[in-house]
Amino acid sequence: MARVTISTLNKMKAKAEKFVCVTAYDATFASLVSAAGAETILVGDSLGMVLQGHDSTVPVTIDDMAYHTACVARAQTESLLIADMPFMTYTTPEQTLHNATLLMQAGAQMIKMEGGVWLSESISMLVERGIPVCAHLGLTPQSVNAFGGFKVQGRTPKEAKSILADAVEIQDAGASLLVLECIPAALAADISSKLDIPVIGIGAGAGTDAQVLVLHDLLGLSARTPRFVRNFMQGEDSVQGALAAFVAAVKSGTFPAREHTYE
Ligand SMILES: Nc1nc(=O)c2c([nH]1)NC[C@@H]1CN(c3ccc(C(=O)N[C@@H](CCC(=O)O)C(=O)O)cc3)CN21
Ligand SMILES: CC(C)C(=O)C(=O)O
Ligand SMILES: [Mg+2]
Repeated sequence: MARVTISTLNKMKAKAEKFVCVTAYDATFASLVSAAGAETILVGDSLGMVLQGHDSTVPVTIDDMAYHTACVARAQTESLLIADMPFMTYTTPEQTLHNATLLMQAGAQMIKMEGGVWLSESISMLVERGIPVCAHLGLTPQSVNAFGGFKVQGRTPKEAKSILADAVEIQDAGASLLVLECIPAALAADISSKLDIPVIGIGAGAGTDAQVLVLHDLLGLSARTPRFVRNFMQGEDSVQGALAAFVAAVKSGTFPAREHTYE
């Protein structure tokens, strides 16, 4: 795989070729994920749950994210490296600029933030200064306490309309990518077709331009997993085999299937 850039992903969207994202939090797994052919790697704040044992992503700090981003960056892969901005580290444009800089200096090539319209000013400020942005809409896990649990979003016409409006707004503000999490497949497909920027789905059906899963989930290591997870170790005898199976399933369109999708 040649070095992946935003332009690689835009070209793949134009050709309707699915691309792949997997989370990684250290150098060893980052190398394996990239060698399996994942175009993008996400240092997700899900590390608060799968590495640190918290029951949400809320306790994760910018220092935690910078540490794991630096670990992943040392793998020097050809995948595009995206890092999550953790809870409450991007409440104003100035605070966002400061904290995004820490993750870029740790080795990220793009930062991800949860939110829509309210992020516009911060997104344009980052993008104008050279920091590419991925936005994240739908079930935004940092808002778990506001949602009252990890619940599917966008099921009412009003919610669906608001997620679409947020998506258009963050694209206009200059975001390069969008993650849609746990929304009905039809809504995710509609948003993906209306946007020019590539859309990465998780629990958002097969109609997005790409798929992402948490590493530990696809390796069958998580005790309880949501509906959208498939254990790719099944039928494989190595981590490398499972990662290759995930990449192949996304690219061929066999994952996600109906059973992994919300209506
Ligand atoms: N290991 C792990 N995997 C993830 O996908 C993940 C994390 N951690 N941490 C951050 C968030 C939290 N996520 C979650 C967690 C639980 C559900 C869940 O249980 N969903 C219900 C849907 C309930 C409904 O219908 O509203 C399900 O049964 O699938 C979904 C997303 C996704 N992210
Ligand atoms: C599940 C993905 C999209 C994420 O934000 C994370 O791993 O933190
Ligand atoms: Mg996250």
